[in-house]
Amino acid sequence: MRVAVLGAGAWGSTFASVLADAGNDVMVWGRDPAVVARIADQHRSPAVAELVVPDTVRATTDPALAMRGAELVAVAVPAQSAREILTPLAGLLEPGAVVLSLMKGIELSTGLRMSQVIVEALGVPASRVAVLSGPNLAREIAQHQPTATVIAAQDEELARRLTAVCATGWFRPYTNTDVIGVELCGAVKNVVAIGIGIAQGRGYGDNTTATLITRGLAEIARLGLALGADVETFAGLAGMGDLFATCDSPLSRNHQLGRRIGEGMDLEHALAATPGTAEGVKTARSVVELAQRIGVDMPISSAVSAVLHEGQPVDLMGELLLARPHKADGV
Ligand SMILES: NC(=O)C1=CN([C@@H]2O[C@H](COP(=O)(O)OP(=O)(O)OC[C@H]3O[C@@H](n4cnc5c(N)ncnc54)[C@H](O)[C@@H]3O)[C@@H](O)[C@H]2O)C=CC1
Ligand SMILES: O=C(CO)COP(=O)(O)O
Repeated sequence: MRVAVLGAGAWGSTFASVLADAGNDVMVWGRDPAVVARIADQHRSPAVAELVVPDTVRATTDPALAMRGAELVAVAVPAQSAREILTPLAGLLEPGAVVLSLMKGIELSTGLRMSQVIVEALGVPASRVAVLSGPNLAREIAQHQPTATVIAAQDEELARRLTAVCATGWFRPYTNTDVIGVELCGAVKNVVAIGIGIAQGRGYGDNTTATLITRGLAEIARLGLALGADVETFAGLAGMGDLFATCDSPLSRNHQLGRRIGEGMDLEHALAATPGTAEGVKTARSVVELAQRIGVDMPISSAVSAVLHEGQPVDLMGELLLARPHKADGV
């Protein structure tokens, strides 16, 4: 299949390589000519040192060239820039092309998931938009470590077709029709990963980490169920799987950033010290706004947002979480 990958960062370059290894004709679009040249000419990615980009992958700074003839367009740009990047590209989408979101975030100001932003920005019907999310740290996939993921689409047949497009000997996609649940899991786990980073940077150990992972999953499920997601999604690869992979991993940019905050760095310096996009910083705000709007309690996300954006001290995070009224275990 002819595929365009929009975004030449860590995930765009790595997923483009998976697609090429799976036998597709892949062209990456990136805005930075030096990054594009490194991918196209030297077959390496500045964002992922371990990645060897297959020779067949082409790269360009011209979005029209990347999208010409593309039956599939995979989008891997920062979530908060997606609308601005995609809107001018709407006219370049081939009739009938499918769009696959690789992004994990919720848009500030609208509270929309990335597949919804894609529908609005590219003018493509929701039935032709799919999402991919799961425990997918780019550096491990670049090393061909065995990894599974989830491809979700309203139409199960479309999800099934896309699994065939990106399956390799080390990358195994599963299908799901719960687009809402899969996207919310990917977006909110970044906020939980920051919370765990903060806790670990503050010096807390495994009990705190396990508490935040488990209660983090509970609040993701609470939000998801209120928005129409399927409860089973949260125990799957996109839910529990991605929380496990990311929240406690030194490879996660969100975890790294949280740890720096927990160690006493301010947000500006933590952002500067963390390479690439830590989506959870902005998602913390958008998810809290969304949850407040629909009346869902999200104490971990709220505490992370208060520490990041309202100047609350790191120690207040523990206090905010533990001072809540006692309640039953579960969602
Ligand atoms: N890195 C990873 O392991 C994974 C990342 N993701 C998600 O994929 C998305 C992209 O993440 P990464 O590739 O890791 O981020 P990154 O920061 O490595 O790359 C983002 C790319 O977008 C480009 N970009 C930023 N603003 C732009 C603009 N206005 N116009 C054109 N290009 C622009 C940057 O130059 C960069 O090449 C995020 O939503 C992330 O959560 C999902 C799974 C795994
Ligand atoms: O989403 C990811 C792995 O599934 C990547 O996590 P970070 O964006 O925190 O690096």
